[in-house]
Amino acid sequence: MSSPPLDGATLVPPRLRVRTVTVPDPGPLVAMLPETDAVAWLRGGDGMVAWGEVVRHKAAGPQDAEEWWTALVAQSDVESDLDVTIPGSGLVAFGSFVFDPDNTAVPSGMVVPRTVLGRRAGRAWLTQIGLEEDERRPAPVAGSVPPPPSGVRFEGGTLTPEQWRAAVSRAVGDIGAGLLDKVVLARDLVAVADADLDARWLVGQLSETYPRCWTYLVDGLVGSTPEMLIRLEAGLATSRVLAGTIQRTGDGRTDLARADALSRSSKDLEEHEYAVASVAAALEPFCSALNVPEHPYVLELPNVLHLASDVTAAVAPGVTALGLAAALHPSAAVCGTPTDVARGRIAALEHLDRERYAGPVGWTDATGAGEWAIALRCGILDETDRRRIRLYAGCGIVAGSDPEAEWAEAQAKLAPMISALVRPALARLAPALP
Ligand SMILES: C=C(O[C@@H]1C=C(C(=O)O)C=C[C@H]1O)C(=O)O
Repeated sequence: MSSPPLDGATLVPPRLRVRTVTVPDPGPLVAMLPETDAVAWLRGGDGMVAWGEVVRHKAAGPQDAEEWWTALVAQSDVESDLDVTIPGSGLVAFGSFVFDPDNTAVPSGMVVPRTVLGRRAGRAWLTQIGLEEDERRPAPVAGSVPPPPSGVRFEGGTLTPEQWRAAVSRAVGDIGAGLLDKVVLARDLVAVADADLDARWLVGQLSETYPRCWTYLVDGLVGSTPEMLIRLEAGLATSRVLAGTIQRTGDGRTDLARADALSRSSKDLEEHEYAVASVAAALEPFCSALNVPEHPYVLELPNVLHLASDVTAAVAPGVTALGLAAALHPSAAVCGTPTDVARGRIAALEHLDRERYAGPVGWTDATGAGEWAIALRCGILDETDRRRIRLYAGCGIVAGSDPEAEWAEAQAKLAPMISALVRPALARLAPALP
């Protein structure tokens, strides 16, 4: 018999028994996910899938989650037959945090799963986590095949297109008036299917189409993000900062010309600079060495091109990925400059509960290593009606922003989720097309 999950907010930390063993390559990780409590963190075929729930913690934010995690780790009993430490093996927790705790109806949360299956650079492991002396558990078998979404239609978002473009114009006006330098405005779109959506289908589609992004599923938050807030491993922290975007056309020569134009666009370079500066300033107090590239490069994704900078830092002993995520969130890539003014303008102009969109999503292990990406290109499944999912996308607004172009940019950022949802319908139609 397995015990019911504990709510870590109300109890002293339980003693966890953790066993990690090497396993033969399990094949596609996503295929191993069961229907319920599925968690995923995937990139280029590697990553972790997890399920079951041993402990849950309702967190105020990453800082509070770090304190809870440190106490839990201190109480755990971990055994591993791996001959090297692989980040993510052993005791691990997955989490997702709201963008703005003062402007949301939902909590942030961390979950310790019962079973984790991971693969990295050709090595696979299985971790089982329990509360008592291990009940013997059978080796995991492939999960059921998730049903594709059917009959998907879209409902308008919180603001009409006209209202959202007007909000962008007001933001440009605020910037012109010297109130702030940059603000990121988001919009939403609700997709409704005929039957309950299975997040595993979306994870499969997203991870296949966006292998360079981090595909995630945590508590019904599902997406594939190109932006890494902070990754910490062996004392080295990396942050992939994105800001400055242009849609792709699908035509190689046109896209090359667009990439060239993006890398010279003063509006996009300005927008990018704010984001990089916010990350560098937040990392500085934690590190002995910081490398901030002088010029961004162009990151090519199937739907968009982004200006990107990979910031790296050697961090002081004792610093954890969760601690760094607490310091870095919200960066100017998803909030603005100055942070507090931008946060206030977002609350006033967006009329949207961002919930966990644009917040940190990821995992931590017992050593404090981990990856916390920014939850972008995502949707949040409706807990009370699983046929519904709310999609989100936003754009950095600076003095030179044009509302029409920003609308089109947000549409391109919604494309990964929209395509994953409607692909089965398109596949059914395709043979009938001329
Ligand atoms: C806010 C989003 O994306 C962010 C905004 C970007 C921009 O304005 O150019 C680019 C990447 C992200 O930092 C989103 O995808 O919803």
